[in-house]
Amino acid sequence: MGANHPHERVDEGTNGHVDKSSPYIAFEHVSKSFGSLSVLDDVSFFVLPGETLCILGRSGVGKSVSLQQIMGFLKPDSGSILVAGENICGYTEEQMQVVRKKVTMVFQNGALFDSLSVGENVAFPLRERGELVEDQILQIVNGLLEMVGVAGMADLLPSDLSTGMKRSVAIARALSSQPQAILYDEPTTMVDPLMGRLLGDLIQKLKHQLKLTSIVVTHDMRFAEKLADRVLFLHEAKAHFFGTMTEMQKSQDPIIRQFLDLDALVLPA
Ligand SMILES: Nc1ncnc2c1ncn2[C@@H]1O[C@H](COP(=O)(O)OP(=O)(O)OP(=O)(O)O)[C@@H](O)[C@H]1O
Repeated sequence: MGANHPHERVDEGTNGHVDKSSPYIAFEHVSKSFGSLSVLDDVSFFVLPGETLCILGRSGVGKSVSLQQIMGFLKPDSGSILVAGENICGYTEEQMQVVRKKVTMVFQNGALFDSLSVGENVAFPLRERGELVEDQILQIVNGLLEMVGVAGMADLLPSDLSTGMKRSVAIARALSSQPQAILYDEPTTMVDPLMGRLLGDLIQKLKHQLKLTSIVVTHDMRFAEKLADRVLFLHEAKAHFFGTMTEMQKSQDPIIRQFLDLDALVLPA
């Protein structure tokens, strides 16, 4: 079952709107190895603007490596990667910093600054921009904390928060840089089912209210069912499946069936 290929690049118009019919992020025949370990072999997929792609697959199949290549932290050995409509292969660190203002990543551990309060963490990208006065910053920070469900926690330190709350704050901080797309690495790992649901609701809300393009790496099928417009299933270094969740659920491919059936055993309906 091969992956579809993206058609054209995303062209940003003069008014900053993106072309909704062309991919916002795309892999075209991407391969990546570490020494003799082939992690991705000729992988292609795409995400349209405003859509959510869930990347599924067993541990170690290259889900995080895919996200890291989108962010430019790792480079593919071959193939090309389109981010925000630009082919980023060959981009310098300086060029990637511009791309990372449009596409940001929320790490599993939140990657918050431990010595800064929650509010200061969220304010950090706003202060870096240097365009806003303190009152405006405070207003935006409080609005974002409310949006992600941790209102009133601005003065706490990250160590005072649960894992799920830290992730919500990391999402608020990502939003404060006004990205067009967010990449989430395993957002429901190590949080309880209720927090997992809240994070899912939040990602959904950001998609609908802010029209954000998202890629969500997850093991959690329930989570993917709720969020995914499209699914990429990685298996043995290949894009084993790329299509809609409904198509995946109907698939009779034995490897996909095994993945779905095992998940159903672990998480009974
Ligand atoms: N910088 C690196 N150097 C060497 N090997 C790496 C590097 N990053 C990842 N790998 C290897 O690439 C493989 C894929 O890793 P990746 O983190 O993408 O897996 P994953 O699908 O996200 O799995 P998990 O759900 O367990 O995080 C693993 O075998 C990992 O050890």
